[in-house]
Amino acid sequence: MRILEKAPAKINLSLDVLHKRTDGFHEVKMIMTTIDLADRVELVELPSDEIKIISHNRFVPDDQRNLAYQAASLLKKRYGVKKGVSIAITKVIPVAAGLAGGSSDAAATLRGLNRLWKIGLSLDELAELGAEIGSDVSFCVYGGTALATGRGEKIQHIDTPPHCWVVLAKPTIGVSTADVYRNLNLDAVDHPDVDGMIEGIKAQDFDQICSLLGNVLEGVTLKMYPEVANIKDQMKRFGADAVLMSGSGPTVFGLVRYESRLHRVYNGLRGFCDQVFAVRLLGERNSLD
Ligand SMILES: C[C@](O)(CO)[C@H](O)COP(=O)(O)OP(=O)(O)OC[C@H]1O[C@@H](n2ccc(N)nc2=O)[C@H](O)[C@@H]1O
Ligand SMILES: Nc1ncnc2c1ncn2[C@@H]1O[C@H](COP(=O)(O)OP(=O)(O)OP(=O)(O)O)[C@@H](O)[C@H]1O
Repeated sequence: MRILEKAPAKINLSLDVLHKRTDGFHEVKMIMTTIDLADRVELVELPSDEIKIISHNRFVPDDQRNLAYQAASLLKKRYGVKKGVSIAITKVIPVAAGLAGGSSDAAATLRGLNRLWKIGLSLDELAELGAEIGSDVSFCVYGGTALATGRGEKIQHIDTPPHCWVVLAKPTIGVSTADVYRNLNLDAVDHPDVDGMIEGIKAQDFDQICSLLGNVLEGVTLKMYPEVANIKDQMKRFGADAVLMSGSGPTVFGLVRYESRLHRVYNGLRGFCDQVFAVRLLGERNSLD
């Protein structure tokens, strides 16, 4: 049997860090939403009891370091599954980009193997398992739009933002999330208005959403990699309605309301960056079918 799962990327419309916890993680309060830029994860049963990762991307590990491998391994151990699987990952989401690519592959693997191995878990149970793999995995199990708290694993679904376009540009650097959190000085940040963002989304108020975009990690990454600031400037110059770095970066996204403006922003950025995408926000949450 063969199962195909889409693994969409996320962006953070608002990302606040409240404090550093005693376990080394940071307490966050953030709004995440999925976008129509997705890896494809193909799961095929193997006759032997092994987990095999197939990926033709040189930046993606094909062993137990792969988050999809970790997802399969966790399910096997927790539910005593004595079956093998090959996990073929077609990468579309840039790697180490702040778009939760690896986390989404892990989440897709959890959803897909739940079906392939007929384990019968709910999305809530899969999200709880996902938190053991990484902070972003729980959200990626559900997709859609959510307020994430705790270290990112506590998910409350919220309304879908109004339709708009998203242009993404990733400079040719990869950013370590751990480094960015480590370099964050909480005494010197402007906290974004996360509750105002939830209100703006609820009211379908595109202008309010644009004016409240904010990410406390942005300043840290901008200091480490000044080229990210340049991409932000260019994206504004070419006419995006609002611009922000996603997650720990370095990908910058711009929200664009009108399609007529989209081409100018997209083509303008292609002159500066190899990896540029123009996609829509995804409204739909994942299901188990
Ligand atoms: C930046 C975001 O992508 C925003 O969505 C997430 O907060 C990071 O999520 P992630 O990549 O799934 O993070 P994890 O794999 O769980 O953690 C990587 C490292 O980031 C730091 N980390 C992560 C999440 C968090 N709430 N506090 C942290 O301090 C920790 O040093 C951790 O060792
Ligand atoms: N399936 C996977 N796809 C991509 N990278 C993976 C995968 N599994 C493990 N990795 C490792 O994880 C690292 C981070 O990759 P990823 O693309 O998930 O980062 P990210 O988008 O910044 O994540 P986040 O936004 O959750 O912090 C990579 O450098 C890679 O070595």
